[in-house]
Amino acid sequence: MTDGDAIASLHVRDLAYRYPDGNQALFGVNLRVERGERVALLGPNGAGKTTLVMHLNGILRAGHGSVEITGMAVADDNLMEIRRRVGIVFQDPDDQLFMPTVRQDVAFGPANLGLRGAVLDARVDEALDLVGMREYAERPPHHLSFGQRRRVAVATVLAMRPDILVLDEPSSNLDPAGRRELAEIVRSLEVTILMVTHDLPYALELCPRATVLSGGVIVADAPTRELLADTELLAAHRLELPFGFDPSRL
Ligand SMILES: Nc1ncnc2c1ncn2[C@@H]1O[C@H](COP(=O)(O)OP(=O)(O)OP(=O)(O)O)[C@@H](O)[C@H]1O
Repeated sequence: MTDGDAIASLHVRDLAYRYPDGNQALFGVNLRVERGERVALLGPNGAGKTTLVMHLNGILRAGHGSVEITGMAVADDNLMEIRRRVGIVFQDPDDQLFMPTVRQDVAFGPANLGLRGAVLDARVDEALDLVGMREYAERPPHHLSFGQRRRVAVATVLAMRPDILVLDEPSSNLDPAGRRELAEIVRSLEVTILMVTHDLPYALELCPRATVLSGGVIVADAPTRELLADTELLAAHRLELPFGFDPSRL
């Protein structure tokens, strides 16, 4: 097999989508992400980022075009496997944590896949180790800090051993230490990552490649450093580096 034939983690082709109320959110999105890549998905409010993400695990179904996850097209008869392959960490960890203990929350997905006993325990420990939360396994999630809950939410998804991890605004509401800790975790993971964010420095820090979705189409796809140095592009799509950000860091 040559490189060109390698199976992409994510392959979106010509994806268009119109909400039932007639509002068209995506107008032919093309995006290919290779295994192990970390890609930032940037774009202004209302650009279609959430709509695109909701197609990756079949919450929304392509009006036109297709989505493939490691070679498998998202379709009605494989949604369980697609949802194992695509782990989405939503912005609010409380959307994902609902069991009495951290361990039970992280075990929930793999138990649904049929894992039991020592195999399940090992899977949970592995996921908690990846996010540095093993010592909190028996604690109720609602007793943890926001940053710790976000790490547990990441663990619930990693416990499924996904092919692609989608992080929706991972740095939101984190203090500087929490931000740095999560960045270290993300960098240590070997999984393919698609990171939806308005936090351009965080994208720069974690994702070598960035794409800009605007008005329902991908308008840029380049090394993050180059993309963020394009002031015209940023201005045209309402993307702003923080005040005082030192451009020589680009
Ligand atoms: N359920 C819905 N019904 C109709 N239109 C919707 C619905 N959800 C989103 N939209 C519209 O689709 C477009 C894309 O929205 P989407 O939420 O995907 O953008 P986004 O890039 O995630 O924005 P943000 O950065 O604000 O989260 C917007 O015009 C939005 O108003």
